[in-house]
Amino acid sequence: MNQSKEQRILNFVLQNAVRGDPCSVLDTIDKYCSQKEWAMNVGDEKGKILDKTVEEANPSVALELGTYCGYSAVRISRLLKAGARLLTVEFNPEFAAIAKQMIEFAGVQDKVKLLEGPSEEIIPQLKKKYEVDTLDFVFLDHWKDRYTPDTILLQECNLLRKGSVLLADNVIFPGAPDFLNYVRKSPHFQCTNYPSHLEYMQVEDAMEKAVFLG
Ligand SMILES: O=C(NC/C=C/[C@H]1O[C@@H](n2ccc(=O)cc2)[C@H](O)[C@@H]1O)c1cc([N+](=O)[O-])cc(O)c1O
Ligand SMILES: [Mg+2]
Repeated sequence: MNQSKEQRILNFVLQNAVRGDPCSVLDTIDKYCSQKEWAMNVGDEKGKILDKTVEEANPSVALELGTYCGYSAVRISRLLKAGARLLTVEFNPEFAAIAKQMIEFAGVQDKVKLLEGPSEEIIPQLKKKYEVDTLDFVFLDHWKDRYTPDTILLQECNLLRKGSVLLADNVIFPGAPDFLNYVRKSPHFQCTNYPSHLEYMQVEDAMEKAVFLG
């Protein structure tokens, strides 16, 4: 049975990156996906926006929706202070297995907890099953039509507090128009748009930051 693209990306990292060095894992994935096979990692240009947003939020508890191969989980967790943690949600078992190995190779496994299942099932479990009080930072990078319902669900589950930072990938391409509409119209969010480009391409894209106002 021939390998999946995600398995090829992981193998390229295992053979070319430096074990325990998150930056070398990120650079190696970016090298493979810009030169060999495109893949939907957030990439380095939008990754720098993600870095700045995470550093500014300096979260104790962060949530990521859409682990995929683990690129942004490595990117986020490498910036977390001692004792801080990232919960990342993936429901495709094949991708979850790839991401687990990627996270362990990068050496960030102590900061990352990979939760397998759909976001609409996992989010309501965060408080009781995963001992979350509130979330300081949320990175949305899963199915684009889930951004809005999951943002509503996070509020319904009382997982956001005044100042919680949401950052959404792909609000231009592939696009999340209903999410932009929802957060920009809501009196509970202060929004900022960060124009950028689709990973590894010269296509316009953007990230949207939405700070919860309580
Ligand atoms: O479609 C995109 N992303 C969807 C991501 C989906 C990921 O989220 C997981 N998930 C986890 C939990 C869930 O509940 C649902 C899905 C899925 O199993 C997948 O691993 C996308 C597409 C392009 N593009 O150029 O086409 C560029 C991007 O940056 C993208 O992010
Ligand atoms: Mg994306």
